[in-house]
This record gives sequence, C-alpha cells and structure tokens, in this order.
Amino acid sequence: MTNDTWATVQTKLKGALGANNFSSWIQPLEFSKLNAGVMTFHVPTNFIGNYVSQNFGDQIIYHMNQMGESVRRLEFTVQSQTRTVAAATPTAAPAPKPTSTQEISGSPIDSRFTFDTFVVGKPNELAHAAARRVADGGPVTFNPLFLYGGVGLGKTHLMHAIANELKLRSPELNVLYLSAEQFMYRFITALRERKMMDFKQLFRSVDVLMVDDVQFIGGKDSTQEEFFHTFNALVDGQKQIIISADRAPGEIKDLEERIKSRLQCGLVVDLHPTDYELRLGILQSKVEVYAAQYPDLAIAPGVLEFLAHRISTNVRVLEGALTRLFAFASLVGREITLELTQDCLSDVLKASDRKVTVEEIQRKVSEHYNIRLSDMIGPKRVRNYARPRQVAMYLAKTMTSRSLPEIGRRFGGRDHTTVMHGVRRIEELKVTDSQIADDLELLRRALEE
Ligand SMILES: Nc1ncnc2c1ncn2[C@@H]1O[C@H](COP(=O)(O)OP(=O)(O)OP(=O)(O)O)[C@@H](O)[C@H]1O
Repeated sequence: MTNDTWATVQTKLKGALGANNFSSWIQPLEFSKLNAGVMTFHVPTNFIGNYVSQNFGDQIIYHMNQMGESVRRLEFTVQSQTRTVAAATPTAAPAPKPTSTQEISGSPIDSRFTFDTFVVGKPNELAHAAARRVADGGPVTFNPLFLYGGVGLGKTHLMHAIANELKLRSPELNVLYLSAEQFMYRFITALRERKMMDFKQLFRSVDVLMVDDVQFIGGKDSTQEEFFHTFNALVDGQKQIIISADRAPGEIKDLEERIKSRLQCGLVVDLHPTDYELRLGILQSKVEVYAAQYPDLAIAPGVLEFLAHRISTNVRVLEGALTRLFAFASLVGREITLELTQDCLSDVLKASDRKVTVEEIQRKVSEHYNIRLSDMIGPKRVRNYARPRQVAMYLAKTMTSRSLPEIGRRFGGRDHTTVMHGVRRIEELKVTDSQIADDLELLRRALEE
C-alpha cells in the first residue's frame, strides 16, 4: 500500500470524526508500514496510541479494508522525541536535554512557602496530605494532582512547598513551576521565534511540572492543544504533574473536554474556604514570625480572635491586615489592642463585612414564616403574606445598601412608598410586639452567619 491510501482514509476519517477529533487524534499518527495485516503507526505518545486504538481503531480498520487493503490489527509505536520533533520542524537542530533545575527556568520558588509554614485545618487537610504525598517522591501514584479553591486559600503555597521539599530531598530532579499564563507566553514566543522544538524538548524533559492557575488557558485554543500534548507526554513518561486552578476541572470555562477529562484522571482535591479555627491558627503562626521582628510589641488578648472572626475572606487579606497592624503599632509605639486594631484596619473590616443580598433576605424570611417565596413577593395582601413581606423589606433596607425603589423592584415591582410604609410599620412593631422583635433578631443573626 502507499501513503496515498492512508491519505484517502484520513480524509474519510476527518469527515466521519469531525475536525476536532481529527486534528487531536488522527493527524498526529504517522503511518509507518503495513505488514501481514498489521498496520503500524508512529505516535508522539503512548496515550495517543491507546486512545486512538480504543476509540477509532475499528473505523481505521474499516476504511482501510474498504480501500482494498487487508488490515486486521493496528500497532502504535512511540517515536523517539528527536524524531517526532524533527519531523515537525525539519530544519531545526535538536536542543540538548537540560540537566539541572537551573537550566530549566520557570518562576522562582518562594523559600518561605514550605510545609512547615503551612497551617493545616479541616478545610485544607486533604489538599495538604496529597501535596505531602507528592513531595515525598517515590512512584507516581496520582497524576496529575489537581488542587483547586478560591482566591488566597493556599494553592500556590502548597505547590511551592512541594517544590521546596523536592529540591531538598532530590536535588537532581528537574522541577519546573510556572503559571499557565507563562506557559502560554513561552509557547507563543517559541512559535514566533521558530523554536518549537526547544519548547517541546524543554517541557518534555522535566521530572515534575507544576502549572499554576490553569483556568487561564480556557478559550486559548492553540495553547490548550500544546498543553494537552505536553501533558500526555509527561504522563506517559511517568513524570509528576501538579496543577492548580480556581475551580474544578469540569467547571473551567472554554476548556476542551479532552483536557478536562485528562485533568480529572489523577487526584482532584479542593481547598475549602477557611473556618474560624484555621484562620486563628494561621494568625498565631504569623504572629510568632512578627514577634521575632518586633520584640518590643505586645498584642492584647482577644485581638487575634477578633481578626479571625471578622476577616473571613481569604488568607492573603488576613496576612495583609496583620502586617499593617504590626507596622502601625511599631510606628506609634503602642500595644496592639482591640481599639488600635479597629482604628488601623477600619477599611479592611468594613470591606469584609458580609454582604447580604435582598434575595437571600427574601429566601430566609419566607422559610422562617413558612410561606412560599412567590407569595411573599407576589400581589396578595392577606396578613399572612403582608407581614413577612414587610419584615423582609425592613431587613433589606437595614442590612443592604439598596435604595427604596430598588427594593420595591425586587418585591414584584412595588412602589417605593409601599416599601417605606412597610419599613415604618416594622419599626413601630419592633417596639410594641415582642414576637416581631424576636423574629427580627433571629433572622438578622441567620443572615449574618
Ligand atoms: N494554610 C495556610 N497556612 C499558612 N499560610 C497560608 C495558608 N493558606 C494560605 N496562606 C498564605 O496566604 C497567602 C495566599 O496564599 P496563596 O498565594 O497560596 O493562595 P492561592 O490559593 O494560590 O491564591 P490565588 O488564587 O490568588 O493564586 C500566602 O502568603 C500563603 O502563604
């Protein structure tokens, strides 16, 4: 048979499988030979070979036989890296394989981000345990390790901690840490400077690859494609990959399905929002560091508890608050008291006040009075609905920054004077009706939680 036969079959497969599948899976196959019913291809990675065999094998055999060839079985052999790349860019010379961490430069690793300085609590214990396991080295058990969670919850800290630990235990390993954005820029630069071979070789020669904030490649098609191939090559080579993102793989916007499914293949763990105990633990550990820096400063009892209670957004904000507090207290030469804390951090404290929405208020109030949300918002004027409606309006006015007309709009398009009347009525009842006063107190607390 000739290469032309394979080319014709490729065209048929493109029509049958679609352009995306074709470019991801069929195009990378390099026909090698057909011998005694066995058709052999060179493939860039084992993964591609396995995938094609499982998903498209029958179709390839079918079309080949339609063309008059006799194919019983497919075989895939992984090309040596030099060959793969040389085939893609015939004029470029193979780049030497980097041999040490210094030669592969990613982003610098922060030596302060270690396991020792990472405070473990319920919300992050699983992520911490998984990171520790990877840092302990040994055979790759889950690949990739995918860490995700909200802003400032310690993903980058854990990745750096792994890198720091690996550097200590196995200095010979090539550990590459970079953000997904840097990955993209390197890829674009390599394309522009016609250095794709160097790029591929660099990324395929690492022992541990860490990519931070991978959600960034969502919607960037060529970068995703390259990331996918890098990923597969490393997994095939039993190299550890560690990925972080702000959300689970399945929820990353505009990320190709095949990448989502690859990212889910290993261990996916999330860092939950911090709880009070974890925040307090983090503050205590940071204070120890500051105590060495500012030996003359005292911190009054209750301050850390107050901060852990009031700043619940993320650890970065918590750290920033503490830094500011110590700097301020050392400038004025005073003990860090609750009063000084409130003065110094008034903006941070205000910003992290929990924002309650009118919708949340409506939901909580309707649950509390056991009525349907639609009845509370709707036009019915019977007292069973009207009183809870007024309570919700009152809470919306006092707990949110919405104006009366805005609140009216959220209550089925009512006029602002109706809202004003409702708010006034509850203000009066609060004083005369203890049941209403209790209801308000209960609801307010539930909404502030
Ligand atoms: N459990 C923890 N113990 C100690 N420090 C922590 C902990 N969690 C977070 N931090 C600190 O909080 C700061 C923010 O953490 P980090 O940069 O790792 O967050 P991230 O999850 O990567 O956030 P982003 O999504 O913004 O990249 C860092 O200074 C980090 O050291």
